[in-house]
Amino acid sequence: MGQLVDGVWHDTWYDTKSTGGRFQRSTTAWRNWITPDGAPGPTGEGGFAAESGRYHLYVCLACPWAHRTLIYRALKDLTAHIGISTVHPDMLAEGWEFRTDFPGATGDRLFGLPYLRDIYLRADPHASGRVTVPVLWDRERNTIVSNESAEIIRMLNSAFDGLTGNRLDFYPSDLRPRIDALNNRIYDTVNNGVYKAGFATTQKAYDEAVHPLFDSLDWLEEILGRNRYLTGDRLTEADWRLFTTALRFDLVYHTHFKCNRKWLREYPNLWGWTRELYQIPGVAETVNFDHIVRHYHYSHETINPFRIIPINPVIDWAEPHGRG
Ligand SMILES: N[C@@H](CCC(=O)N[C@@H](CS)C(=O)NCC(=O)O)C(=O)O
Repeated sequence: MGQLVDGVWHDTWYDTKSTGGRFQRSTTAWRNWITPDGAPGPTGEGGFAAESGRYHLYVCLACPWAHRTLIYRALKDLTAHIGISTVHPDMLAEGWEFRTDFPGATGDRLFGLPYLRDIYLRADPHASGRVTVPVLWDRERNTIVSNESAEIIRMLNSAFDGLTGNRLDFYPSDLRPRIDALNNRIYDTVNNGVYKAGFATTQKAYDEAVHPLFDSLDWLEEILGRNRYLTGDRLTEADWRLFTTALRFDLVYHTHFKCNRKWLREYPNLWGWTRELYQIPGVAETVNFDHIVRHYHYSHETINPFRIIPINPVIDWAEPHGRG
């Protein structure tokens, strides 16, 4: 794995030396928005109108950030309007690759390019920074609209409603302050918290991440003991953002990332809630456990140098969730 510097690929692992062993996620570079009429969104430039067949998502089926966008594409009836390409689960010296020698890895369906970085270079031959999934690509302007999953799901939540007639709203205006507050803590301590614990290279950095992570899981367990969903009786963006981390917890984060004070299945409310979301029609088709388990254990050589893929518990995701 590595990054682009002025259009040139450099194979470098995360630098934790300069940060006392702490993993720091870099900020996202491409921040435009698709809107119903192409008007500019909250950041970036305008000119990205919602149209059928114009946009394409590059995703990794293992990645929790990319997974959010796949869930929205499914639940907002966008599968016929936005195409997808899936990378190979192994992220090695060349970064994300479009190899197809793993079931479910489609290759680059638009251009047949070998690496995801080539998509970034097509948008900007001098691109610098990490080459991450998801990437939302505009086939008309031949550029990247956005590579920030938090913003891509906001676009998918409403920009195409006129086209699809699907009015499901996971970010309703009356709940926004509550959703934003939940997102802030969940992003820092859970979604990114598992990575901070897993990629830490000092005891201190690990301790700083793992305790807040489990404090947050205790807090979320308590909320889900009172409410069906995180904000109450309506399923919102806050739930979907937590879900993709929760789904991977016992298979990857518990052992591989040393987030092992408890298993997620020891939290009855969180566990039932995770299964309920998994069972919502359309969601299971966005989940590929083979990519999830393979990606983390095979790609992170510093954590798992022999690349042994663990056996893992058998989880019955279809088991009745008992939430109601
Ligand atoms: N802020 C980004 C983060 C995406 C991200 O970090 N994706 C990971 C995969 S799980 C990635 O592509 N990492 C490659 C790298 O860091 O070089 C988002 O949420 O869209």
